[in-house]
Amino acid sequence: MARNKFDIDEELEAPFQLSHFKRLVGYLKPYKKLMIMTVCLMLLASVANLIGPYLIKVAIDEKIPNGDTAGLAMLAGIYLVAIIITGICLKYRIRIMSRIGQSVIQHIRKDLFTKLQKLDFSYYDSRPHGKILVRVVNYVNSLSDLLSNGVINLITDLFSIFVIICFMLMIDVKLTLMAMVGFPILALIVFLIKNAQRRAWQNLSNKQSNMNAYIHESINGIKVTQAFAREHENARIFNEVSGNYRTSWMKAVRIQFLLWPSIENISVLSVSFIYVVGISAIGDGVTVGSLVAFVGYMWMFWMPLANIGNFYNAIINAMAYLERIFETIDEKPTLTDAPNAKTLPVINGRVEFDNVTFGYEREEKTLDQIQFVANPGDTIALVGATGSGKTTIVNLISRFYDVNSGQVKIDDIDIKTVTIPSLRKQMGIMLQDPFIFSGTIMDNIRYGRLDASDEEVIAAAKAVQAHQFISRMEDGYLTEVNERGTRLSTGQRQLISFARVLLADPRILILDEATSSIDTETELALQKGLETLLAGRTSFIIAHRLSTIQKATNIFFIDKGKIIERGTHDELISQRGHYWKLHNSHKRAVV
Ligand SMILES: Nc1ncnc2c1ncn2[C@@H]1O[C@H](COP(=O)(O)OP(=O)(O)OP(=O)(O)O)[C@@H](O)[C@H]1O
Repeated sequence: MARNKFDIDEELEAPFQLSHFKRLVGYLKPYKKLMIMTVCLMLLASVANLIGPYLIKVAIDEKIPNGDTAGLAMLAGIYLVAIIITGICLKYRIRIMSRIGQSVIQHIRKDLFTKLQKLDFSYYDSRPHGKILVRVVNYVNSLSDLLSNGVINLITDLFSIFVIICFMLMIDVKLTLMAMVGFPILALIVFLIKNAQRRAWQNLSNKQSNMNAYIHESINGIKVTQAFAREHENARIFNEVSGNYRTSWMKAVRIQFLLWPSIENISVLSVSFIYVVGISAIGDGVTVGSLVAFVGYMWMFWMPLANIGNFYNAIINAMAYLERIFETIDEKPTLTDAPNAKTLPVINGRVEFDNVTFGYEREEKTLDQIQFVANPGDTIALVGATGSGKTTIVNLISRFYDVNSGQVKIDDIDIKTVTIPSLRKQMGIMLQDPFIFSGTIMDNIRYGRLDASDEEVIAAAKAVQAHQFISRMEDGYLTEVNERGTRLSTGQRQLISFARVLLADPRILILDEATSSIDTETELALQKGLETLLAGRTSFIIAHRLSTIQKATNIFFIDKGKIIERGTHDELISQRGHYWKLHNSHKRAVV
């Protein structure tokens, strides 16, 4: 599994993928009618806007020489109406397109978030979470402009160019052909900078992602940073990471701004050229009015072309982000239901590991030929040195990872043959640092079973001895806690998660006990709460408390991914082996 961190750029796909753009346009499909309406508005606006120079030509060549003031006033009136129409059309276009753009962004975000909820642990293990966050927030945001304006502008700009050329042809065919000399030069410039531009934007998206990953990591680790007074060092690293972002931004923008001056210069040169040619041809079929109108159209001709150039920039920019967004949406979870997976029926809770071998990296053996059976209602305590493989065993029971070889069976059914939700719904999993979500304590307990009534929530809290401390809080069960439950003690967070699991009423319970020392009162409450929780369930406890271990049906002593001792507390004590040593050291620590 390739791992990424904040100072490592993610790999990029090499070629420019038109399919990504088509897929983005696919998101616009539900808004086809609104888009057509906007295009019509824009077409109307561009015709109204383009009529101006033609009216000037008529005024200079016909109305002014003839002293036709009524005619001039009429032309001015038409011009005014054209300007008003343009204004109204633009107003509605902005409104409609912003709505469409934001709806599409919401849709893409939903797709991303839905996928992220399904991806398995190995996906999250292999990259910094900040790099995932940046895709959902920043990358999707950066599509906003392209979606709200880009596509519609492209259509209307192409239309404007077409209408402008028609007007120019109506005025003078020869001048029109001459006016186009700058066009191939522009096409050549666009072609030459295309690749450099794409690479620059991809590089920028990487640096943005790295910066986000570092910020995310730093906020998560802020307590450790401050405890070790590492603020200066972190600021130095951040400076470096954000400096890289700035450098790549400057490079991307430098390349992007090659296009604008090129368009400006080519347009100025073309207009000068037409002035020279046009003035020498006055009287020879070219009138002053038609030359003024023609040059007016020439300025207008380069404007939509510059817009198309900008649109092209925006697409190249968005491509770098689309690559990442679609890559995430298309990410295949490594853990999926088998094609013919069945729903796991209501279980009794027999758990069997049949010769299970597993490694986080395929070639490693984190667990080596693990073999055991836990009968319904058994409490299995897992003990052993840190890193020996205890958490890994319990992760396999819930199928957070797939075994390399062997089978994990529940009630004699291989868990690979059943659907993942039907398996996990029958398990209660409590981590060492139980996660508390932002919201009330009531919400947090109800996370175990969303349809539980308030009374059921309170009953669960009472059963695990959590009621006392909750009722002492300012708003009782309605007290708001923040994300991660930072205003609660470790013991209180454990009690809340006991209640959460009890409410879910799983047949199999997986529990990573907290090691932190807690006061005797909370310890007693936890002990009682735990007893209520364990009653009648098959439980796997990564145990640190002597009291929990002693009451277990079976204790597995894990060492380097193998079960090297197993038995009840008394049996293992009498063996005078590893467990006996561990028990003695625990006792000494407690005394
Ligand atoms: N997500 C992971 N990716 C790669 N290796 C991992 C991952 N999680 C754990 N490991 C490795 O697998 C081995 C077993 O880890 P495990 O978490 O099961 O140990 P443990 O016995 O539960 O330790 P502790 O008591 O410290 O929690 C360790 O060497 C650890 O470094």
